[in-house]
Amino acid sequence: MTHSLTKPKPLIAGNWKMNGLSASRHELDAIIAGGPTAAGDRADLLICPPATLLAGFAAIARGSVLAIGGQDCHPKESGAHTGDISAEMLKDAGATAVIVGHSERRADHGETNELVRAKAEAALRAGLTAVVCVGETRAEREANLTLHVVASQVKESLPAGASPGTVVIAYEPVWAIGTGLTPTVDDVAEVHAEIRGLLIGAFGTGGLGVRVLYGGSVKPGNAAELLAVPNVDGALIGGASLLARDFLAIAAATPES
Ligand SMILES: O=C[C@H](O)COP(=O)(O)O
Repeated sequence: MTHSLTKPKPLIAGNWKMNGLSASRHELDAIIAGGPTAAGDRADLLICPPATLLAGFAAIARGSVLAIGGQDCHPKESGAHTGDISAEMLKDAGATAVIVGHSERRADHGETNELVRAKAEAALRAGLTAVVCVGETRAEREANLTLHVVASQVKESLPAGASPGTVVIAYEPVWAIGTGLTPTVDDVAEVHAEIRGLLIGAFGTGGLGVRVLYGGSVKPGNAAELLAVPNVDGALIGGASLLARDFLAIAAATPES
């Protein structure tokens, strides 16, 4: 995946979560076939399938416009951690990126900012791009804690040793995930501006080149509006990424930079 030192090239990323069987390959094939027309040079494309499909998908996607990523990794390189997968294993299977700190993992598996940061550092150690997820709950938004919560998550989850091209932040309001609800464009702009400020604090002007994705009920019908918000450098898409038609329609909505 490429980016400039100033405004980054948008990234349209799909998180398939716990969805997809080997028969889902036809959606992957359709994304690979339609990606160049849909995204052109305007966006990079990434699909993060379940671990069972990752190596096969990576082999199919090799040499295409589509990159393949993992949905989680363990902080350690190897060892006695039954059921876990290391960043090095993802890399070996053909991944180029990994999502860490998704709110579903924070909620379902009690993942803290400290653990998310360790996972992001493992991603960098293995040579993967770390897609670090942050976002407030509905209760936090209603208590006007959104910027405070997101700032804490960014500061505490950012991996040490990151450079602007090796980390991506995904802002995903928890209440917007899978609900059909989205924040207003003004609300998205406010949070993304806050994140951009933190990234400039961490990386200097290099912080302008870190991709900050919006995620949460992104669909073909709202993608153009969300992707046009200042400091939104792409999207992390759940449900709509399962259908090639919808994923490609979102990619096609990426504005010219
Ligand atoms: O990782 C993706 C997000 O959780 C968004 O999911 P969604 O597009 O189904 O709301």
